Amino acid sequence: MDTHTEKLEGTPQDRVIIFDTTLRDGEQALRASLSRRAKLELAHAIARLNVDVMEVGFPVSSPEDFMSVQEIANQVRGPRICGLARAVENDIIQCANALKSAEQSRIHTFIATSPIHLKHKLRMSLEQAKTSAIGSIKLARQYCDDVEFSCEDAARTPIDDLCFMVDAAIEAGARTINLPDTVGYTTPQEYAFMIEQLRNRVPNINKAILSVHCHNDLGLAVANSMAAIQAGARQIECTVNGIGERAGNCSLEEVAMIINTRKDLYNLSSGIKTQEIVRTSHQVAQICNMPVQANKAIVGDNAFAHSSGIHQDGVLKAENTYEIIKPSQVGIKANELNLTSRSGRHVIAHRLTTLGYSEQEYDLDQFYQQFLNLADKKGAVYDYDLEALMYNNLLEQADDHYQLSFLNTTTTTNQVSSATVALRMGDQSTSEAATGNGPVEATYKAINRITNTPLNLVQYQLSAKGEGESAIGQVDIVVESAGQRYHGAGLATDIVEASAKAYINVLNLLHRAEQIEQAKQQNVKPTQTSHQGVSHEA
Ligand SMILES: CC(=O)SCCNC(=O)CCNC(=O)[C@H](O)C(C)(C)COP(=O)(O)OP(=O)(O)OC[C@H]1O[C@@H](n2cnc3c(N)ncnc32)[C@H](O)[C@@H]1OP(=O)(O)O
Ligand SMILES: CC(C)C(=O)C(=O)O
Repeated sequence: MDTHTEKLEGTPQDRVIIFDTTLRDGEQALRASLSRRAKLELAHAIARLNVDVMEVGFPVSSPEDFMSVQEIANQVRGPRICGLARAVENDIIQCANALKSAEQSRIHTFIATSPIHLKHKLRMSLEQAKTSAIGSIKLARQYCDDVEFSCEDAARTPIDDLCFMVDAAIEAGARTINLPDTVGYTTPQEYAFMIEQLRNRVPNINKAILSVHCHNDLGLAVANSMAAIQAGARQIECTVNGIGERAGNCSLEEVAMIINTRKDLYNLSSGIKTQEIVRTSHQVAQICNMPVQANKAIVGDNAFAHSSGIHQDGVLKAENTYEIIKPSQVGIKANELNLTSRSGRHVIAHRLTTLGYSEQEYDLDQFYQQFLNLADKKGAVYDYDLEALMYNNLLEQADDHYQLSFLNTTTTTNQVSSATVALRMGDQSTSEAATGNGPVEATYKAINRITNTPLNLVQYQLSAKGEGESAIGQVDIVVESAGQRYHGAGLATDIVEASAKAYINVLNLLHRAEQIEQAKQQNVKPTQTSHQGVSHEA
């Protein structure tokens, strides 16, 4: 017996063996099979997770897969390397050959035992399947001490038939007996009962480790696996991100974190380095071209994101109010607090503090209303949106002479655009309409009519802050007046509004310059006004 088998056989009752089959069951379900290079890269990543056993291919299936298993066996150290083989002589010999250079190897052979599979697929009796299984296990044992045998479709096999097969397989030399729910049909209670029955009825059952391999057709793969573990199974076959045939396999990260998080309930452990989970998940998703749904447990983009005000307030006060796992446990730096119109004041104040604003710089209730208006318009609000709101607040201080109170533009293909603008100037409000070659020109003309101060626009630049549809528009303009250049900026979700704000920003700078000039002539100190973020070029 080699040391690893001793280790597995001597595994304390509270240790669950993690058997990863991402590169076999997971890979066989991909729309495009993986290259050797890709499999090797993933094998290294999965080894870093510290799985106990790694099933990396089906060597007889193609020359490339044979070489891939061979390469992984040759190069990847840590986990035991396993290959799959039908209960067919050549499959087992090919598998043994591919695994030759592994430091620790396992041959996994299988045959179906359910009436449906025996009758329709294999076209053999249970007795014939048993004979094949015994022959294959014995042959595999000639090459490798560590042989696993699976009763394919065990969950749909009558319990008497299963006991009959398992007893024979252990007698033939299988060290691990796997009882797959091949079609994801069983339920936790049924599956646990099956394990209990085998443990009670098969005389030599203690000579093997019982293993489970669940598919997710009814979304029960993880629940079934954990129920079987509670009933005494000690190996879970699983895949990273739960990839695998049809709806996938039991997800490795979920069982690892259940074992880790619910020690109080299961009193079990695994060797998984949980901090590697998210990194490995990303690699698998990318290399397998199989993205992970955002709300997937443990590894989905949303798994550590809090989006509603009550939850955000809770986690800001104490993370465990809404988090059962620390992000760092799975390799994520921090949780995320997404800002939407479902967010509340606490998270806004917290985010503004993080961005460097002190509470004295804004009125929270007022800022929150502005935030809600923006959030209702945009859906998602980002840090740069909060900064833009702050920035606009500074630009629109009460002592700004000109303030935009209304803007309406219409644009029709092949026709001039029109704009109606209302500006507040102190206590007065004036509106004007104008047409132009585009909505921005029409807006600027309307503003000129109100202020009677036509500006010489020398530069206009529009840029997007943020990405995609939720980006916010920033307009930067340079205007010349009396030989001086003024820079104005405006930010808004609507780019015409951003353009208007940039223009008004310059008008206010000019107005301010006039005030300063007058004050100088009268030798009076002007009131202080802050124009952060706006440069005034001479
Ligand atoms: C539940 C699972 O996930 S099992 C693993 C499934 N994975 C794969 O199938 C991926 C790799 N498979 C392959 O590359 C190919 O299917 C091969 C090389 C295994 C076989 O290819 P082929 O010889 O062309 O046969 P094909 O795949 O069409 O049919 C499967 C044959 O294997 C037989 N078979 C299926 N399972 C077993 C088994 N465990 N033991 C013995 N024979 C089996 C079937 O009855 C069928 O035999 P038949 O040709 O006498 O009817
Ligand atoms: C070969 C076995 C373990 C299998 O993949 C299944 O039954 O799903």
